[in-house]
Amino acid sequence: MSKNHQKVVLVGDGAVGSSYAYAMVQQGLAEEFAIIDLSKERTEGDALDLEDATPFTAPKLVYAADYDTCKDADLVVITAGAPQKPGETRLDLVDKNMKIMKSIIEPIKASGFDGIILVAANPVDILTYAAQKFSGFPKHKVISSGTSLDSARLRVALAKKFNVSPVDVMANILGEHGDTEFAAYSSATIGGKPLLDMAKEAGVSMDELLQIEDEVRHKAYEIINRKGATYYGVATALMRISRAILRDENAVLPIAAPMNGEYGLDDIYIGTPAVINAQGIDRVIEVPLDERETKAMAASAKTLKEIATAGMAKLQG
Ligand SMILES: NC(=O)C1=CN([C@@H]2O[C@H](COP(=O)(O)OP(=O)(O)OC[C@H]3O[C@@H](n4cnc5c(N)ncnc54)[C@H](O)[C@@H]3O)[C@@H](O)[C@H]2O)C=CC1
Ligand SMILES: CC(=O)C(=O)O
Repeated sequence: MSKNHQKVVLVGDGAVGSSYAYAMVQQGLAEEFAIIDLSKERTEGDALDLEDATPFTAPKLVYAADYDTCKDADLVVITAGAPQKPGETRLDLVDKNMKIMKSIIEPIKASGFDGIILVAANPVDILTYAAQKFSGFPKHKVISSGTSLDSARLRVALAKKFNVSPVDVMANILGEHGDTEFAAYSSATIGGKPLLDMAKEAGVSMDELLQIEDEVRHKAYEIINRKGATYYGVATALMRISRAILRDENAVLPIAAPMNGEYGLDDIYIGTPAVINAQGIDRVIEVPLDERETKAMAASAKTLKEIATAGMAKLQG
């Protein structure tokens, strides 16, 4: 994909989608950016607004479009779907958003699209699994934002605790992007030093680290209770993943990837670090897990599998 002209299509121009579009314009990524939504008026308005930012950033063609525009796109990013209302979990959205995903994948496929799909709509691990099944596209070309946002939240929280920059915290949330996710503390480092050693020296107990994990797990609810939705964090995570794809970076990012025996799992998308480049997921990095983390990964996978199987069966039946 190292060509001079790159094209991204956004499907879903709501709070997350429009924030992502803005982040892509700010970063000067992709020369062409097309926007699709049920509301054509909104996409037209957003395209007109976003093009006014391009003289300050980088030249870019931004426009409202229909699905046939996907045919020569490098990347399609799907943020269309219902968001959680206060009190709802991500898994509560599965039936409604799986139907929406099916209705989106069909015209994308019909356009002849041959690029990478990046899914953010929730429940994101399950919708990515469904998008791959509905499309039949190679698994490595259907990517999920997975635990990218959650891992960013963990890095922010640990940075505050240990008084360092979040940029220098290497720590991942793995598993579901949702209530069964967990922090992989046993492999986390700050400046190359194991986080658990650093915690010991600083007098930070495992209970305190588990409290941080819990706050990260619930941060979306805290934001939704205050402002109705979360969008800046995920939009920036999506921009980062898009950059890894468009610039063929081989970047190691926490996303949700299709399992092929890693962590003892198969036929499921779940949060793990992976190498991302122009081909999509180049390979999964299977992180060594301690006993607590191994159990948490198995429990998370079980939940995702049950809900995905029930959701797919309902849609087919
Ligand atoms: N993966 C992550 O880390 C995160 C995921 N999300 C998820 O992203 C999704 C979008 O959230 P928001 O932007 O806040 O919602 P929103 O309601 O602001 O926007 C959703 C957009 O999707 C569009 N849409 C719905 N059905 C469509 C269809 N069939 N075709 C085209 N467009 C369609 C709507 O018209 C609307 O513009 C939700 O599922 C939410 O839970 C939100 C935050 C973080
Ligand atoms: C809404 C959501 O999935 C999040 O902010 O994590």
